Amino acid sequence: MSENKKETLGFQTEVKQMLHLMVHSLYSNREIFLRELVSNASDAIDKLRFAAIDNPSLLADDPHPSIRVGVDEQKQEITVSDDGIGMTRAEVIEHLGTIAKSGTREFFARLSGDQKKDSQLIGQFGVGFYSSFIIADKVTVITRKAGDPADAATKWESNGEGEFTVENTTRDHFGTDVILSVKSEDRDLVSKYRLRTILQRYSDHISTPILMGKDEYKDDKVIDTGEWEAINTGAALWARPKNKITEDQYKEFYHHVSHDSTDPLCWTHNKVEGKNEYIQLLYVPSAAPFDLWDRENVHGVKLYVKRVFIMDDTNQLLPHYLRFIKGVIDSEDLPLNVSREILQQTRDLRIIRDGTTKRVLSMLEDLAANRASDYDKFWALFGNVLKEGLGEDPTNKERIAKLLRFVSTGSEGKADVTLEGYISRMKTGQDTVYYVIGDTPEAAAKSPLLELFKKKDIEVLLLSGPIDRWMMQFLTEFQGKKLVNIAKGDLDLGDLADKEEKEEKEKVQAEYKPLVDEFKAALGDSVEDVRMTLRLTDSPSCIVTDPNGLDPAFVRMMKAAGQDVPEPKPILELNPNNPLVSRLKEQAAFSPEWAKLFLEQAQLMEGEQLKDPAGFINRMNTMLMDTIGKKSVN
Ligand SMILES: Nc1ncnc2c1ncn2[C@@H]1O[C@H](COP(=O)(O)OP(=O)(O)OP(=O)(O)O)[C@@H](O)[C@H]1O
Repeated sequence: MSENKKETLGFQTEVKQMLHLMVHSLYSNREIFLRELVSNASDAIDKLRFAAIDNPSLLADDPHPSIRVGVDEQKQEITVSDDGIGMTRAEVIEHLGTIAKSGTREFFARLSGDQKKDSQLIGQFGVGFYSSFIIADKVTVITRKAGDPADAATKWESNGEGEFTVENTTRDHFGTDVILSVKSEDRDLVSKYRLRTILQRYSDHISTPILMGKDEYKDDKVIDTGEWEAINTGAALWARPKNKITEDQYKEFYHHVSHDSTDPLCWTHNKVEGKNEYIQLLYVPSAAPFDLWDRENVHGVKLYVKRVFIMDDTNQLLPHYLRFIKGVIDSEDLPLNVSREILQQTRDLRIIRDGTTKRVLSMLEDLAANRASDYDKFWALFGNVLKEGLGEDPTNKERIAKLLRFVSTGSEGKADVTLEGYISRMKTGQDTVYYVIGDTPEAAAKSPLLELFKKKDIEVLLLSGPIDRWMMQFLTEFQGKKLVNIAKGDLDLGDLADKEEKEEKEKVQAEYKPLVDEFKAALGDSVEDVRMTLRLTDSPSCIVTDPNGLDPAFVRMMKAAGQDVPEPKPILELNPNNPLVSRLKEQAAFSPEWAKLFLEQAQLMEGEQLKDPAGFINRMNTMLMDTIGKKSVN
């Protein structure tokens, strides 16, 4: 098809659904269309400024690009124009006919039917432009890509009902006009006064001037002077002095950079001076973004150099474990005219990255120290991401460890225990932080390994899941205290074990040696060792692992992921105070089947899958039969 012809094309199915949603569920939020269009216009100007670094002629015609919001009361139209990068015909079709972002599926999966919640999803999923159809029954876009000739502009038009048209047109300057033909029921919005109020509320932080037609009052009449006047400050918000920025402006700016319409949990705004000068304005969101676990494409911290937008790639500006942070970094020293690839390797960028990491950690420390309930919210949303830092960022490990929150045997299920708090509560003679890891929080809380600790009233941290397992490989010490997994190795309570206990342990080992030998012979290769333990008070047996070996749950995880890892053998420990165990010793009624049952029980308690579940059931049933008596059954 010739590029000049008018084409009628259908919207992608998701766009149709989106448009339907916009119009029907977001009506109560109809003012958002203006914020979205101005935000797109501002992004387009940022992109033009960036392109002009390599090709200054792009800004030669108009060195001070602006955004203009016009109102035509007669035609009932609102127009948002910008002198930005513009779009080619192909780009118009791609950007305004489909939803290119991978988040679309999640968007639809997350729709709740609750208007307020659903409207918050809009900006987050990059569907801003389509919000025009909330108030417009026809939208026309006239756009010319920077660098293209005047007659290579494109006109896009749609009534938002399934199809759109594209055709060739002309436009004097580079940039884009979005013209909304406003629905009859929304005509109250076709008013300079209304639009000005909305823009002042939502868009004052935009660093490009937003212009509107200037009115004058003459003889009690409003006269359009035909001139434009700026209605926003027009200076980048982050470059303004802190005391000139209101809380609401900080929040609005957050909505702009993050595309999240909920308010941030906290923020930090600083000018770093010295050899490297830069400004940081960084926010912690109060809602988790849908792509929190996508480690590759992380957006939300934008890099500017002397107010010129360079890139939106959080991975370059912060370590992965802080990928939830949103905001802006604006450097005075980074070179403007180098490619992004070279920029990523400069030492100055690494210095900024290190400084920004430290600043974020300070912000979190401050939140934890002064706003505990907000820190709890933060922890629930991003705690598992922050834990990655223990492995990823050895320099800041101690600071990250202080920010961790745990559930413990003393915290009644609440994740509010800090390592410092634990250490301050340690018993006299205790020099170790004890923890247990279960596959689930319930398994951890019910682990038989906790029995002795409960009896002695020693606090144990309760960890669970693969992230905790991974994290604890790196967190072996904190403030000079060792962190010990109570499922690893022979339990040595050090000074916490009294003399009698030590003697008792030796006595038990000797007394039970024949039984232990029988267990060893019965279990053969399936265990590393069998021994007696005093760590249990109720359960007959438990399994622990070699302190130097791989964690069994970790091995299970690796296997599930298709890795061939040798399975570590468990160490079976028996409790002499359990009547089953003590009777076995006394009655010499030992059978190898008993040994297998003890091992299987302990494995089940750990949440492990049995290798031979049918064998386990047979053993149980045979023993039940023996108890009931075969004769009576027959
Ligand atoms: N005024 C404009 N100038 C140039 N390109 C634009 C303009 N408005 C929209 N676009 C293009 O259309 C795309 C889609 O815009 P839309 O508002 O739907 O989502 P988005 O802005 O990409 O999403 P997000 O707001 O999450 O970044 C933009 O990414 C941009 O490429």
